[in-house]
Amino acid sequence: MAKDPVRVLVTGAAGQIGYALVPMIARGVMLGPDQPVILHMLDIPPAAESLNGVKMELVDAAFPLLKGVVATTDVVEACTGVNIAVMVGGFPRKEGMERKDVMSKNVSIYKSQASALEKHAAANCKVLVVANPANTNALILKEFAPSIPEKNISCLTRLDHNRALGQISERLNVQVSDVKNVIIWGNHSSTQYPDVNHATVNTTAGEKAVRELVADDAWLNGEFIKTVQQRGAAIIKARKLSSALSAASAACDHIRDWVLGTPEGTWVSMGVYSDGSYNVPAGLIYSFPVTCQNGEWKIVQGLSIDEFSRKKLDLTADELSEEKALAYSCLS
Ligand SMILES: NC(=O)C1=CN([C@@H]2O[C@H](COP(=O)(O)OP(=O)(O)OC[C@H]3O[C@@H](n4cnc5c(N)ncnc54)[C@H](O)[C@@H]3O)[C@@H](O)[C@H]2O)C=CC1
Ligand SMILES: O=C([O-])CC(=O)C(=O)O
Repeated sequence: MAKDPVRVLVTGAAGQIGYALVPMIARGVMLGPDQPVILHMLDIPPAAESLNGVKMELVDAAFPLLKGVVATTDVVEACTGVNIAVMVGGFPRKEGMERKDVMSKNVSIYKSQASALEKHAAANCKVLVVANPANTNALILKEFAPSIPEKNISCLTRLDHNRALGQISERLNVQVSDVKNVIIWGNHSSTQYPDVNHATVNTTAGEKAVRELVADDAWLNGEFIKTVQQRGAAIIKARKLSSALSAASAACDHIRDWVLGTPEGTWVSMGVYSDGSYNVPAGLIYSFPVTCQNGEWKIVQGLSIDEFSRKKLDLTADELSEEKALAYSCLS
């Protein structure tokens, strides 16, 4: 029997990530090849005409799984009945800007959209915040939508996770699909900690530790970390626009694994509400290694954290605490 369609909201849908993301969703990349979808696309009035153009293209693409398109500048209409909300709308970072610069522009957007989602989304709606500062926007959304369970609110660090997989695969000249269990800890910013201490590669001789195969701790503790931390800025420098196709693809990976589950023995990175695991302060949206089953994520417990890692986990937590304070000061 055909499944009922799932309603997926994409905010900022007329923007460049939106343009890459909506066709992926309509093709089944996010929720699977047998899951019909209805797309809800929100943008602001200056982008209304462009948004309508995206809607026209979705019609023209004749996606078999796409059962409807709502394109609107009305936040209530956009949020009504949605099962999944991918929050991409906001003011993006331009060349030379730090994420903090875009903070005040974005937290007020997330405060008001929190209320709309809380009132109008379907019960149990899952929320993914992509727009920067992603962790802090997600935290603001959580705080101003108190009736949405905190386990339903997340932010995107899967792009960073995938970037780390990509760097290891290039360095070792192995298939990216054979590399797993890297971790992104903390903030989706240049203080994030890409950690390979538990990562492995599937080889013809079985599973091997990444650290053993790379056999170059100086590279792993230095250039590798920096490359992943700075990758967003490097893309902006090269394209004069921030990452879009990789961000859209990562958003699909994030939701797919959350809804359909992570493969046995594999974890992924998600920005989620900290419960104090790994001595990360509770009450921040922090990226952890998680496994997902039956539509719920769980932080992977019991991983060893050495002294080098501990400092990096704390540094990015400190930045998130500062961002939280700054966000509140922007709102007051
Ligand atoms: N977490 C992650 O891994 C990544 C996050 N990003 C962030 O994603 C966001 C979107 O990036 P792009 O698509 O490149 O930007 P963009 O500027 O091309 O698109 C943003 C869209 O949001 C719309 N928008 C602005 N305010 C809105 C509001 N209140 N409600 C609904 N829509 C609104 C704009 O009109 C625009 O169409 C940026 O904040 C960017 O920094 C980008 C790459 C990776
Ligand atoms: O750096 C940016 O502003 C865009 C972004 O989040 C990324 O590419 O990771």
